[in-house]
Amino acid sequence: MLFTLHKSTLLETLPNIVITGSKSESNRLLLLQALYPELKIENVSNSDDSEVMQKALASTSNLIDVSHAGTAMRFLTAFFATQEGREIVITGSTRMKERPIQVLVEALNALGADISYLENEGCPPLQIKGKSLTNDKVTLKANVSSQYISALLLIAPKLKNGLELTLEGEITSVPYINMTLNLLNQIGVKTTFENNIITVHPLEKLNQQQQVLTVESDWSSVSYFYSIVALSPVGTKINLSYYKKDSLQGDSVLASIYTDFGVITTFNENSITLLKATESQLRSIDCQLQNAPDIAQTIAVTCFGLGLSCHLTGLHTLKIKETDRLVALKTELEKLGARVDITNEALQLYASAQIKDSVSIATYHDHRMAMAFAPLALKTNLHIEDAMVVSKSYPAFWDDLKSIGFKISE
Ligand SMILES: O=C(O)C1=C[C@@H](OP(=O)(O)O)[C@@H](O)[C@H](O)C1
Ligand SMILES: C=C(OP(=O)(O)O)C(=O)O
Repeated sequence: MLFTLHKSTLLETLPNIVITGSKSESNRLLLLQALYPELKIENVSNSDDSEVMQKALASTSNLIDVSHAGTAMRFLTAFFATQEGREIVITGSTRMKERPIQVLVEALNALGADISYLENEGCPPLQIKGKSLTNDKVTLKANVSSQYISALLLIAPKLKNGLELTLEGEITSVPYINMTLNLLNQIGVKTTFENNIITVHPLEKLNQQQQVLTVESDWSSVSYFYSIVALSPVGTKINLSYYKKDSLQGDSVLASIYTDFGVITTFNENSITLLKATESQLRSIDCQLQNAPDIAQTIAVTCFGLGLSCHLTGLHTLKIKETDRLVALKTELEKLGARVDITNEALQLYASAQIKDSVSIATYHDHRMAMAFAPLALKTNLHIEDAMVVSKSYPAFWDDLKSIGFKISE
């Protein structure tokens, strides 16, 4: 579905926006709940990716389709590898069949799993024959995707002797690994992470009869509101729930990054207030995003909308996400009149004073392409192709934008 975003200004008084739970926290906790059914989860994400996860864990079918959900593919591969006596095929969208999973499959097979490729070597679909995993030590590459590491950590406390993971190479997306370890700790699992070695101790049952964990709202989703506030006049203020200062989500680094754009974050009891306090004092932004790859698109588009240049680095994982996000960003920003250079791990945007009117932005089955470009409607008219792609992480995105004054028609 093509959405037309008419050039808009925000309402004078903005409603509080409640954003759904983090899909990263939700998908970890859903997997842990399958292993420890006493666990209760509050504020679970209503994203497609978390629904896929819930359905797959409840399914008795021998064919599991995770569609576009990367975390579900990786976490469920580890989960089904440990389900003795169960044989399944796990598959996904056309793009999912191109997203590599070899590092995880090799690590699981080295631990004693029985996983094989059904189409292309190294990618889904996979055939998994569930077994009891007998080994407890494995080494794997840590520079491709942290999701492989989180997948292994999540099943680790149910392995007889726990797990010792040795990570090779530069570790990417570290906050996501720490999030996994923190959630394990919260349910009573003992872990250590020193240098490049992670250990997880076994835990048969939760200590308390019942444990309730509450998912914080999604920080990647709030990035689009940081961009909206950055592109709005000084004095613009918006409140978003439910957020806390000591977040497990690495994308909470937004609060610090957006000070460069004049946006100040105030942490309230369980919400944040974003205020455009000043115009950006900088002409150019430099950001290393190895620990927060999902906000790269948002930051690049904010810079373009403000006529700033930016140099974003640490982006080597962007090529294997929902689409090759570096190529997609370059192509779509250039349609709007930008000049962009990309390498395998970096993006350079050159400052440009003008934004072309009524351009149609392609989204490449990538929710973040649609959501990152939408704030530009504060500067120009634009079209967003396949706009419902946002439901992968944030189904209420367009309704929330309408509620603050965006004029959107189908
Ligand atoms: O573990 C997670 O929940 C995620 C880890 C990151 O992936 P990589 O480790 O592949 O960069 C991130 O981009 C993704 O959206 C969610
Ligand atoms: C990369 C993402 O998700 P996944 O890898 O889980 O598909 C994302 O949400 O930006």
